[in-house]
Amino acid sequence: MSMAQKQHLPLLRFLFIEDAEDDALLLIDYFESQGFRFDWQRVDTEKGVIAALQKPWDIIFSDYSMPGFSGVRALEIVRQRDPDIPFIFISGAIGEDVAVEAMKLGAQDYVMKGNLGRLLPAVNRELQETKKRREHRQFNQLLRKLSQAVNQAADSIFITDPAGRIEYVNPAFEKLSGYSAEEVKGKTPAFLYSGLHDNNFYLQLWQAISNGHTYQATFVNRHKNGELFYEEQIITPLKDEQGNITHFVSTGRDITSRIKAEEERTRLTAILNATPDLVAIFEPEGRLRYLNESGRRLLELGVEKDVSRYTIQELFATDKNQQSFAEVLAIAQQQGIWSGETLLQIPRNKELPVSQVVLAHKESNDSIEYLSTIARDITERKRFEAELQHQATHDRLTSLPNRFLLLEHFSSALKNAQRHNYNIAVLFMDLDNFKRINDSLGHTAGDILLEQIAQRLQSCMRANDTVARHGGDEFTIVLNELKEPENILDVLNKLYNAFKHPVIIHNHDVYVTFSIGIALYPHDGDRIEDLLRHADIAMYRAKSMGPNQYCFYASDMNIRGHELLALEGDLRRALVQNEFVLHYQPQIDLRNNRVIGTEGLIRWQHPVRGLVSPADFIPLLERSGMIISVGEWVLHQACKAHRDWRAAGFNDIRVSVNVSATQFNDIDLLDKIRYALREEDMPKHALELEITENILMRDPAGATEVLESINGLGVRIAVDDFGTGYSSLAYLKRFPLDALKIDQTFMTDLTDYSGDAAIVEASISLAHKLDMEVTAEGVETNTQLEFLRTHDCDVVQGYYFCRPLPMPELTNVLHEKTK
Ligand SMILES: Nc1nc2c(ncn2[C@@H]2O[C@@H]3COP(=O)(O)O[C@H]4[C@@H](O)[C@H](n5cnc6c(=O)[nH]c(N)nc65)O[C@@H]4COP(=O)(O)O[C@H]3[C@H]2O)c(=O)[nH]1
Repeated sequence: MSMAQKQHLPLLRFLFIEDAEDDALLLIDYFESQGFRFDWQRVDTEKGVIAALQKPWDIIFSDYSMPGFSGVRALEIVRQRDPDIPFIFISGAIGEDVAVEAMKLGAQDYVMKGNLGRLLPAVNRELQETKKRREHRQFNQLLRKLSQAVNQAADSIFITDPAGRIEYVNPAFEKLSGYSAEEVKGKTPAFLYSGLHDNNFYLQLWQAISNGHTYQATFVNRHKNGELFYEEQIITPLKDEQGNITHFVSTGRDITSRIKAEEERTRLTAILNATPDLVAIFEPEGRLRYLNESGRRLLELGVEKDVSRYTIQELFATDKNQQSFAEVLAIAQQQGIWSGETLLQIPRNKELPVSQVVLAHKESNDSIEYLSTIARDITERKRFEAELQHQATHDRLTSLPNRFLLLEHFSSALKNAQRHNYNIAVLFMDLDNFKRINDSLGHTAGDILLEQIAQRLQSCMRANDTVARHGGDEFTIVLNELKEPENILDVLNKLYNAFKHPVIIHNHDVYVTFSIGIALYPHDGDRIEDLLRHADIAMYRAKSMGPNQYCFYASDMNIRGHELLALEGDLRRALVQNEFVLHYQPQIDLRNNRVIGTEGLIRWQHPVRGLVSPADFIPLLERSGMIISVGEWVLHQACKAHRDWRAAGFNDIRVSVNVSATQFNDIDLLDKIRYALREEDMPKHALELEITENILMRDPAGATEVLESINGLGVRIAVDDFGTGYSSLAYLKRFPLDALKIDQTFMTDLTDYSGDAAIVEASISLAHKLDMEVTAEGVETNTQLEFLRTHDCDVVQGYYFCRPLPMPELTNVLHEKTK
């Protein structure tokens, strides 16, 4: 072999395990002479071998026996690390048996030191064989790993020959299908068919795989026990080097539980959607996560997709009288469950009564994972309950409250009356002519009549009064919150007015009259039983007086009641029939003893009773609202009188009129004053309006506004009855007032040392400081006059000078006093 040729040979690595260095060199010479290129190392101890094996070797030559070490031990060490590296013993004569034993232990060859001619072919052979051995071993290892993997795989695997006959199935297949390897070997997988795939499905499969393509599908197969299972299967054809199909491998993943879970979910969703109840799931903090179809329908959400913008707190509320929904949630979160009745809040301000269960689903660490709720629409039930409740508490024919509800209303009215010192009136009413109507027109007509009466009665009452049917033709009315017992008269008036017109039944005009008995709380008792009994007694008394009469249980009320009612009726006619007259009382200026003004005071010239005092009818006018038109009449009358006086030469005189609370609150008051001033050509500054202190104090802010407008007109304002109310002069400062009229009650005891005197004195001085003129009312004696004069009172008015007089007589007085 030339040098150049040698250069191309691979560089080999030889390890010599040899105690005799000469022997080793001999071998090296030999290999070099044979043209090998190689690195080498010699070792002769166990340690040396172990260290040398850190490096890779192409071939190892070992002596068989060495002092202190043995070739067999060396072989053992080598094989532990590398089973394929060629190991050749080179030794002296060791005998056949030892040689065989050495081969058994894994040596590749045995060559006698004296016969090296055998060494070369052995080395060449081993260098070639080693590679193959290594590849073979690695292949076997791989195969072992693969078959292990297939055996242990979770996926079910089977392998068939090209005709589809099973050659191998793994344990996962056995488990999934229920068939053992022995049972299925040699068979086609047709035993797995579930019958749920049509022929076309298998045809497509065969076409794909027999053309060498991989086929993937979800198979529904049948277990040996008959049950179905689902597999996501991939079937792959295996080909040899020539491209011929040698096998098919099927790998399948069991997805039965996933499919079942999906089916379960679909089934559950279908059930949830089929239920008429709202079913919803919320995040722990309340955001909506799931809502079933019925929930969407009840909440009128239409096709709105994103429901997560709603929260349980927005969708549900509780009745005002119950615990709040926040409390409901807190209970559910604490105890895991809450159930009761709530209101479903439908967007757009509607609500629906529902019976609801709220569940809080907790995680193992006790925190809330989610909230769920089921709510059932109970509108119908509620309506039914309300209907039942109504039937139990109302009269079937007229729908008025029955006795039971009346008692209930009375007991709450009683509590209210006790708290606010109100009166309650119980009216027992019996139709005077019902029997006759029933007999002549029939029962149906009687029923219609009762219904109509019920409606009319209710239309007369305030919302918090109760009209009940007591049975037959008897009605009971409970009037609440009566400040004065006399206020019943207003109601009686309304009742009489309501039945002034006939009820028309079957084209007949039926005039309805009642006999009414009235009992009062607290005057006649404080138990409804007593009041009803007393009202009943009073009703019989009323009946004995003839039809259409009322009677109080308390006799004193009867006298006053009748009188007032009669007066009120007369009052309505008084204005039309010109029965009112205005008298005038002069007011004297103490600085010059001249008449500075007159106060207009109304009188009623009753055709029968004679002159009626305003104290008796002004409250009635107030209550009926008639004071507005009467007040207007007074204003015009006073201005007219002033025109006459001016014409008679009394130019510097003023005229004042009283303005009542109702007038003061009349929004048209200002217009009416303007109109009177214009119509009667009245100088503004000569008109004075007297307003009582109490009116001002009732609503000071509102009063200031009205007074400022009057003041703006240039009309004077005087505070009347000063001292009877609760105001202080300092307080009155805020109103634009021109004059103060000290009430006549302070005049009676007006000596220098009385308390009244001190009040009057202080009032005069303070009023002057506030730039107000002071008038003393009700001056009857000279002593009073002198006191007032001494204390600088500006103006006086009273019987001492003159009583209120009709216009002509007053004019005479003016003439006299100004002479
Ligand atoms: N004891 C005594 N009384 C005297 C004396 N001098 C005058 N009087 C009476 O004292 C009342 C003074 O009127 P008032 O305080 O405004 O009190 C008036 C006023 O509040 C109201 N009133 C009278 N006329 C009208 C009116 O036209 N409209 C309004 N809204 N109320 C009026 O009726 C109340 C009573 O009026 P009258 O009965 O006319 O009673 C008048 C008058 O006759 C006296 O020296 N001694």
